[in-house]
Amino acid sequence: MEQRISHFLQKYVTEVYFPNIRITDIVEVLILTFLIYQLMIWVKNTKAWMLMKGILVLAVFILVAAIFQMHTILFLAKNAVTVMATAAVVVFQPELRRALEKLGEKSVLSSMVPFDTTRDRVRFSEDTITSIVEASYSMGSVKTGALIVVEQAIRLTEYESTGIHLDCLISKQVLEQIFEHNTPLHDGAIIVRGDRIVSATCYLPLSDNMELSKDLGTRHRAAVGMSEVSDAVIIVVSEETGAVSVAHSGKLLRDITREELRASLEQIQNRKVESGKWYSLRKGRRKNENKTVE
Ligand SMILES: Nc1ncnc2c1ncn2[C@@H]1O[C@H](COP(=O)(O)OP(=O)(O)OP(=O)(O)O)[C@@H](O)[C@H]1O
Repeated sequence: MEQRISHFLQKYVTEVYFPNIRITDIVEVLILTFLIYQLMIWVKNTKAWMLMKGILVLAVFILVAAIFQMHTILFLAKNAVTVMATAAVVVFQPELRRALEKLGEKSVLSSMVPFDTTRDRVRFSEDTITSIVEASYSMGSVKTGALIVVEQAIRLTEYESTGIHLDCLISKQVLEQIFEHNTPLHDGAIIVRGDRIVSATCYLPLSDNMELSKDLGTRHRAAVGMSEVSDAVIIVVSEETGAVSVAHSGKLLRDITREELRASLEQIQNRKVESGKWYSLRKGRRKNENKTVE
């Protein structure tokens, strides 16, 4: 029996090609899997999906041209490739920029850069948290809409300049006053840096995430859009329902409780514990509640 097995192994198994796999190959496969997965999510969530469909149609067209030997079409297609690649970079400039900003945002990278002083500039006081939480729920109770952007490491100067410059210490009363209906500063968003409001009536970029609930209007889309292009935390108070939601990293936690809002602000108060905890808050909500997330 043993002889037969060893004969079998010698005859067949030795002829099978086993590549020499090193640990770096496994790491490489894992990295590529992760990158391709992220790319697929990105394609699905942006207008790149439409472009992909367009490219597929073009590819089929070119294939047909190749089968039937249509030389002029093939010549044009060959020469248009470079132009189309350049056009894609121009069309997707905002998305590519967001993707690169996200990469630079990762805590791993920033911890490797010793001169990255932005990490020390992200704290705000307990009073600021209390003021934001109290004002949000107080405005929610009387259905006053609000949009509050809490800046973190990424400077929001370009969005700040779309609004009216302010330099005002945060308090519940100030926030309520700013978002009061029919007052000059109530429209748009305010930007909070540290313990101060630096700008009001700011215009934020709208998200083009197709997975966002259709019952969300532009205020919520602006909150998600801002969280896609920066590491800021954005608080939205709905004028329609009074519900308080919070956007971060392209995700929207809808209709959160006072405690959850406080917890998410406390997480960014000290950025070192940021990402893991934020994730666990989202996971906890998914498990325990039926409220819509995203
Ligand atoms: N791009 C933007 N940047 C900043 N603020 C915006 C932007 N778009 C809309 N807003 C604010 O949202 C208000 C309109 O909200 P809209 O009713 O469309 O949104 P919503 O998500 O349904 O919110 P709500 O539940 O409060 O009605 C505007 O008056 C403006 O204050």
